[in-house]
Amino acid sequence: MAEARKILTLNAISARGLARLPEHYVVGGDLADPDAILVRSANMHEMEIPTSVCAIGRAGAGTNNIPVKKMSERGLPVFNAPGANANAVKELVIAGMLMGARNLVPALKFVESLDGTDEAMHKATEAGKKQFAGMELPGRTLGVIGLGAIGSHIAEAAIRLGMNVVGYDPAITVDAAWRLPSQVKRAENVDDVLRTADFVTLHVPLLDATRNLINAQRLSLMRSGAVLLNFAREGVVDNAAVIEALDAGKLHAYICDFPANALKGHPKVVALPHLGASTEEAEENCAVMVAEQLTDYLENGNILNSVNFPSVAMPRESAFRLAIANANVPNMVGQISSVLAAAGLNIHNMVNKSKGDMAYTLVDVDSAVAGSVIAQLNAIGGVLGVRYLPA
Ligand SMILES: NC(=O)C1=CN([C@@H]2O[C@H](COP(=O)(O)OP(=O)(O)OC[C@H]3O[C@@H](n4cnc5c(N)ncnc54)[C@H](O)[C@@H]3O)[C@@H](O)[C@H]2O)C=CC1
Ligand SMILES: O=C(O)CCC(=O)C(=O)O
Repeated sequence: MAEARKILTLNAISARGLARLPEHYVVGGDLADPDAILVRSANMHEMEIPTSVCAIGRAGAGTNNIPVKKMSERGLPVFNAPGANANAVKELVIAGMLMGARNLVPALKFVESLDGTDEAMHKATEAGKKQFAGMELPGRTLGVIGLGAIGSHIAEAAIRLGMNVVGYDPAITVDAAWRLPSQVKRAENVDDVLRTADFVTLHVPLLDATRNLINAQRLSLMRSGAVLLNFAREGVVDNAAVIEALDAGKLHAYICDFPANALKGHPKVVALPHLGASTEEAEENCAVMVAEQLTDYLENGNILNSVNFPSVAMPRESAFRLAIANANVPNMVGQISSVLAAAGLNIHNMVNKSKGDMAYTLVDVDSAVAGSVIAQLNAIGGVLGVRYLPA
């Protein structure tokens, strides 16, 4: 039987996803020397990641909770589940737009505050409801910043709701572009979106380039009475600047998925408890996707949907496989081949791909690989990790 790999879970991972791991794998929240880690939102930046770990699977989209750069230096892929929770987020954003447009949360708070007889309540209801009169979505403009898996789905849904949509994404993928209805207008930059939209929704990853993307200067460009929605990450928006814009009447409402003291109790803020991906379907989709990717990596060295490594897959045609993570520098394949040739190993099949600074090589050889050969491969400058995966 294949090796009993140990998978450390840092968050609750959907049981249906865990069921996609081979039966003999050991899975738990408290395991020594794990082979891999499965995580959702747990912050791994301060965590001592054991040297036994050779991969991390994020059952979700964003990987800003994982020290990806450090993992790359260790030759360790970080997987995620692109698109697997996009529908869940899309639905919550539509709900958020309706909450903002119809003032639902302040209206509910008003109702909660009513007391007295039914007759008194009815009277107060009819007298008070005018303060919560809202607007309808058809004909309004939605600005979508980040047209990836989530943003492109939202753009499509908004068009179906009769809205005009303007979107900005400097690096839209072909898949996302195919999903976009032809009616979606392309903006040249973030500022153009902000100037033209009644609702602005953010769907970018948290990166150095997107931190405080929405700040005081950008808020000043927005239409008066616009609604800002942030279901991306807290750091993409400057909360203090948002509060100022709400107090000045510039923004009508801020609907987000990230509670913070600065926002607490503000009558024009709706902060949900990071609920975007919290549906049975999304949790399951993410866990299934990432568990399958992790298993294929652990067993066969194949890589699909890694944020720091290229996608590399090779069918098994020999029982002896080497998976080598290396820096994307010249002559790696030449040096690897030389070590194998000197050891009398015949290369049956080989693939090498790169992504940014990282490269990855899968080599199937026709006979067993000795530990001394693996040590020689590991000693090549630029090689970050070597795994031997006999079938
Ligand atoms: N609230 C929640 O529970 C959830 C939040 N998220 C957050 O949403 C983010 C987006 O998720 P997906 O759409 O699945 O990711 P994705 O990777 O499919 O799309 C992100 C898009 O943002 C674009 N982008 C990057 N920098 C940009 C910039 N400066 N301006 C405009 N566009 C930019 C990229 O080109 C890409 O097309 C995640 O990184 C995560 O932080 C994701 C899922 C659930
Ligand atoms: O797992 C979660 O609930 C968080 C989802 C999320 O933020 C993401 O996928 O980026």
